[in-house]
Amino acid sequence: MTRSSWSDARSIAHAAGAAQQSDVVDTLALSEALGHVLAAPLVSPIAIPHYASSAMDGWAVAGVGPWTLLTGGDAERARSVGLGDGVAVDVLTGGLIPAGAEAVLQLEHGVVEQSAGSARLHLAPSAPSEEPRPGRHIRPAGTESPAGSTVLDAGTRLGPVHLAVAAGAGFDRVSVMPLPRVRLVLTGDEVVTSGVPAPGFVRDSFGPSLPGVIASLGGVVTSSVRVGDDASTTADALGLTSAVGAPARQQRDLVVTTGGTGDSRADHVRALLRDAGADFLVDGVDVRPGGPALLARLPDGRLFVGLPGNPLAALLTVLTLVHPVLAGFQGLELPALRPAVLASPVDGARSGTVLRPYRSVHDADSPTPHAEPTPWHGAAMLRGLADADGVLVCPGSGTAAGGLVPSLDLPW
Ligand SMILES: Nc1nc2c(c(=O)[nH]1)N[C@H]1C(S)=C(S)[C@@H](COP(=O)(O)OP(=O)(O)OC[C@H]3O[C@@H](n4cnc5c(N)ncnc54)[C@H](O)[C@@H]3O)O[C@H]1N2
Ligand code: MOO
Repeated sequence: MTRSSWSDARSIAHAAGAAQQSDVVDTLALSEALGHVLAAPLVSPIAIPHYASSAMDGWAVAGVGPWTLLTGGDAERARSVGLGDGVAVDVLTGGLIPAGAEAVLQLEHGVVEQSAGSARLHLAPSAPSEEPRPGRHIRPAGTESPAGSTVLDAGTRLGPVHLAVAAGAGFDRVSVMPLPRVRLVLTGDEVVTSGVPAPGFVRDSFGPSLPGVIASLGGVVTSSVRVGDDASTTADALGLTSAVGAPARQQRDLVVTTGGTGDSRADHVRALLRDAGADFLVDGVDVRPGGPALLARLPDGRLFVGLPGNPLAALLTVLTLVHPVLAGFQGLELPALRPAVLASPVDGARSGTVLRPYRSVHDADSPTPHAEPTPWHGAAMLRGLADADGVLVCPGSGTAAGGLVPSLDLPW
């Protein structure tokens, strides 16, 4: 096994995913599109807003006051043909500004005087003297974007506000990348799924966490199976044997296993893949935790990631290998690193890279937050990651307090 550096492992995983990027797109209703990645830029056919509207409840006015306030049929006619000088009609927030209107006088600043079947609108005594300035409380059409402008870029992962932007531009459906599909195979004789485990047994960390983690990366877990430490059932679960009806393979399929990446009599993942003729793209990573992780292409073309059994090692390996593969499948960039300043030192380790969950801390002497590495960084410990703001990517030689290191945001 020749380990890849952490950064090579990420790049290899991203390139492998990108090479199998889906060449079909789905067209989905907005109500189904949350979490999908836009396959093409969304170009608005209309200006946004698409008509000049009032920002206040009040009166649209033309010329200087006092104004003749039109009501009923006269007001309707003026709204469609336009306002003459010295005329006003009432308007609601968001309402169409009639042609000829120069400003909106808000309700609080006007007084209506009724006399002999006609109405006059005056400035209220309390109104600021400059009211109504030209253009006051009018939102012109196209102030946010002109017609024909790109309101969402290709590659945007659609969050709730993006869906509102698409709706505002008049879209009912959008073209998105199909969701990457993930098959989970969770290994281990000692893993139990309910209750307090007896000594020698452990509660499963991955069944409750990985579907949500995969969803946060834009993927969907299409199947999840548990197998004991048995080579032939593991091979069946991985679809490496003809005994199991092969599910339809797609470019964007990823198989993820947990545990069994070591060399003990209970670990079968590497040997099964080797015997099946899989192409090992990453065979171990020079990182702690997560050293035994692997990435391979199965003989049927599906990509495969083997996560180590230790829970923290496994979830950090999601960041190292699974996130880059799924980003590549969806045509997205490799997740960016950003610099963080350490609040406390991170010790060196016998590996090129040390991954360490951290929390952001604000201290009175510094304008920028510092990263406090979690004390719960054993490969089986999850409470540090559960409360983390991100993960530090430290050199294996160790880093002193105040040192600058790259960091990854958590996708979940
Ligand atoms: N002789 C060596 N032993 C180990 C080495 C090594 O280099 N030489 N590496 C260690 C490292 S680092 C890791 S990480 C683990 C990798 O182990 P495996 O991927 O083979 O995983 P398992 O042996 O199946 O399990 C390891 C550990 O994780 C627990 N586990 C497994 N599944 C779950 C689950 N679903 N939920 C919670 N915990 C789980 C399992 O009980 C073990 O405690 O190997 C080291 N050993
Ligand atoms: O690298 Mo193991 O993955 O430390 O626990």
